[in-house]
Amino acid sequence: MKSYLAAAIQMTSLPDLEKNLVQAEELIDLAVRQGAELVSLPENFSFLGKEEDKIALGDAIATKSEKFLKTMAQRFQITILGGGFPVPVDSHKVYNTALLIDPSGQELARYEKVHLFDVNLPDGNTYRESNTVMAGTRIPPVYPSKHLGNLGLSVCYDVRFPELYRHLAQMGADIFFVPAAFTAYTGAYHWQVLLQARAIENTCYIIAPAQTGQHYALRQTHGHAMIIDPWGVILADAGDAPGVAIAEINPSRLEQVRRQMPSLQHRVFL
Ligand SMILES: O=C(O)CNC(=O)[C@H](CS)NC(=O)CCC(=O)C(=O)O
Repeated sequence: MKSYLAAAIQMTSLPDLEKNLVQAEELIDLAVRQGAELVSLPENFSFLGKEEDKIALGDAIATKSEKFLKTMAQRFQITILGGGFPVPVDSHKVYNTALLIDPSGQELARYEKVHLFDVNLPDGNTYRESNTVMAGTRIPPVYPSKHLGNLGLSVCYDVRFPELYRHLAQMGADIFFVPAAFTAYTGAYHWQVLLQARAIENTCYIIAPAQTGQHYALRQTHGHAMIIDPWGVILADAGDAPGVAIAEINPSRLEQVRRQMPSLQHRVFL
């Protein structure tokens, strides 16, 4: 593993596949011009709209999202994570899928979100992700990259389930991806705290690309795409406008923190 720059992209995705891919490409270009070698896009990067539209357009979104990620990876010679897009299972349901692609356009890892956001929030908004999404049944993967470190995948609401990250840490993860479309309401209270907790308790880097702003109807997200180091320090925060959070991933910092705080070695239960 070497030192390199990683980017967590922040978008305001809309119910418009083509527009979103144009926005994503501009931000990838911006990240690459600043030197990023590992670039991540948020959950719903290619489409954020009504459930029925997501299902109706499912095949097109899945095909174009995957092709887009491979094209971007090859054009910019980067490793890229597409933080979550629908891949149809049948005519009613999709997997909320995160996909990691290398600079040659090869698929490195794929993860289908296992924890679905079925929650009635105190602000009156109701989310029923399971209406249209089938829960994944496979444990998230860790991709061992010689240059970039061991990359663990997860998506959004997963961040509330520490056992998933403990599992990734046990599999040797150095870096956790947490691509998200956190609600504006829960984000204000929980987003940063949960990310810092996952970083600190596992002494891992966090790369968390995010959705921000107003998407459609009442759907509003929190923003603050960020990169956090294994001590819990926030290295970069994209604020609340579309943009990029960029920071260095440094193997000697990782070693230093794991030496100073060897809590992973002191585990008793898991
Ligand atoms: O809604 C869509 O169109 C696409 N899906 C999402 O954005 C997903 C599932 S609803 N969002 C979350 O998991 C938010 C979790 C969250 O905000 C929390 O844990 O507090």
